Amino acid sequence: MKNYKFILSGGGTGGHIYPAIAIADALKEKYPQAEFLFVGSQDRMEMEKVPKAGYKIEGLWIAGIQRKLTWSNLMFPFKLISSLFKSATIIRRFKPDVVIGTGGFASGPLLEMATRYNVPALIQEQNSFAGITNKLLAKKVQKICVAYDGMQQFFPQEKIIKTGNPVRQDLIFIDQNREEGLTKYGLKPQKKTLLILGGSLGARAINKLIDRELQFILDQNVQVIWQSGQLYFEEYKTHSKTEDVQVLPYIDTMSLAYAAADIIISRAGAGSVSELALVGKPVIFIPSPNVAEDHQTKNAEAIVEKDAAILLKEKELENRFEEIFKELVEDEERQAILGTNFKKIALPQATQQIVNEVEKLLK
Ligand SMILES: CC(=O)N[C@H]1[C@@H](OP(=O)(O)OP(=O)(O)OC[C@H]2O[C@@H](n3ccc(=O)[nH]c3=O)[C@H](O)[C@@H]2O)O[C@H](CO)[C@@H](O)[C@@H]1O
Repeated sequence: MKNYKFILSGGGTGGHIYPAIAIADALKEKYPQAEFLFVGSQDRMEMEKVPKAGYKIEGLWIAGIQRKLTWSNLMFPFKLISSLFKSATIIRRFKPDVVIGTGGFASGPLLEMATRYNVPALIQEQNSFAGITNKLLAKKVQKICVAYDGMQQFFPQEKIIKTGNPVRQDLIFIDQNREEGLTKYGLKPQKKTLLILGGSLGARAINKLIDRELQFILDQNVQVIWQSGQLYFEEYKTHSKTEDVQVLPYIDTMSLAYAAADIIISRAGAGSVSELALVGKPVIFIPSPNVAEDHQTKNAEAIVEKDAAILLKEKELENRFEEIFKELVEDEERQAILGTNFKKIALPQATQQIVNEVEKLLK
């Protein structure tokens, strides 16, 4: 068998990085001799997370455009040209059989150049609202794997395949890891555990809420794993001195954190939602209102419609958090219903289906 070569490109936030890692892991399992190269943005978190997952990565100079006039915006045309040149060099040197883009700015120049060199390309869109990079690439790639219905409003119908979002393999079977999770985070087996997640970058509004409500939460006899995000860690880390509270900047072993949790409060980024479905535990979603087309609220609403999670909007936090949280903690039957309903929505075959589509592109 030929030793296939794959380039995976995407990043900026965890939401674009982990799907690429999940796809690479599944390809590697099937083609152990294959070579993999990741291409990301040189200053973003993929430069650290991808090598941690065991893959090589190269960084482009590309970054997003901000809505105001900044030095970085003025540099954008230069960054774009530099990234297109570097992408071309990477493709000529590495000679990939297929390139896979998972969204985020770096995947733009890389897939653009790959398609100019006639390398077959597939993109994966995590959200119900397509990102700019994927919209621009849609005409040029062969296949577009999506997680939601109705994506023909952004992409050519004939290229769309609904697969769901790829999720890292170790998050699929977490039930046997509960004890290990509790030990890892220094928690007590006899107490219920609340896991608080702010998405890959952390969420200011969720951090402020927990800071304000921490005593109320602890009074419900629960212990807390609080992922603050790297950016906010300094501000909140002193809460770890409180008994039953673990503040962490970032969680590298999500499978253990999910396994330890009884109740979860989370942002509603597409990847988080797909993972939480597999986890099947009661979740209170606090979507970010600051993302394109308010897509996190739509992600959460799709789950809430199936009676599979609770939605709490940022503007309701002040008045409704205590009531909603207390009611859920006290009602184990409701917790079980939410968890069971959520698990029914999971698409555990997503990664495998995407691999099947990649295989169709191998010459
Ligand atoms: C603010 C913002 O732009 N958010 C977007 C970003 O979210 P974000 O980057 O938060 O991405 P997701 O919610 O999709 O996924 C987060 C990923 O990071 C992992 N994780 C998170 C925290 C941690 O401590 N450790 C860890 O490993 C999670 O397990 C998950 O795999 O991309 C998503 C997917 O395109 C979008 O839907 C979100 O709207």
